[in-house]
Amino acid sequence: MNFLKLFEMQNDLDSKIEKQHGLEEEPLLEKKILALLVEVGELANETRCFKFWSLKHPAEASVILEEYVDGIHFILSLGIEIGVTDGVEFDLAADENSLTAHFVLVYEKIAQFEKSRSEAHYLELFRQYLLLGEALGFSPEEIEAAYVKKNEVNHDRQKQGY
Ligand SMILES: O=c1ccn([C@H]2C[C@H](O)[C@@H](COP(=O)(O)O)O2)c(=O)[nH]1
Repeated sequence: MNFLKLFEMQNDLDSKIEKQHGLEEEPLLEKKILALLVEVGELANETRCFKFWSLKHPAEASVILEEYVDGIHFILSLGIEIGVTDGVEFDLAADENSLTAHFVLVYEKIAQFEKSRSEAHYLELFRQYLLLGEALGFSPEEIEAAYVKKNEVNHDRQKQGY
């Protein structure tokens, strides 16, 4: 994944959103953390991985991927908030955790990052979210392409006064 390119695209989008809504001087980190927590919940809901009481099938892979890359947006955006915009590289070894365990770990990492706001915890969060993507069956190429597509949708939404 070309993280440098993704951070640049996210920075362009965030700058446009902040300008459009007159928020250039506003602290937005806490809201972005809540936005990420919400996105992870929406993603979990689409997978239905934890709904042991239901027989309904998960959403289509394309729907799950779009939800997943909403989270990538907010993670990149959080990186920009704390000054991490480059030099991100991950060595991901697939693990045996269940999908549900992956989600719980992502929530844990978000909570740790929220407390410390440190670069080290940020990178742990990003890594855990990429492991979740792998557990969902998405390749880095698929994730990058879906991110680029959704980033464009987000630009269009701003143009249309979303
Ligand atoms: O500062 C922001 C605010 C929002 N988004 C993007 C991330 C998600 O792709 C999308 C979430 O929008 P909703 O569909 O949840 O409204 O907006 C950003 O990239 N940066």
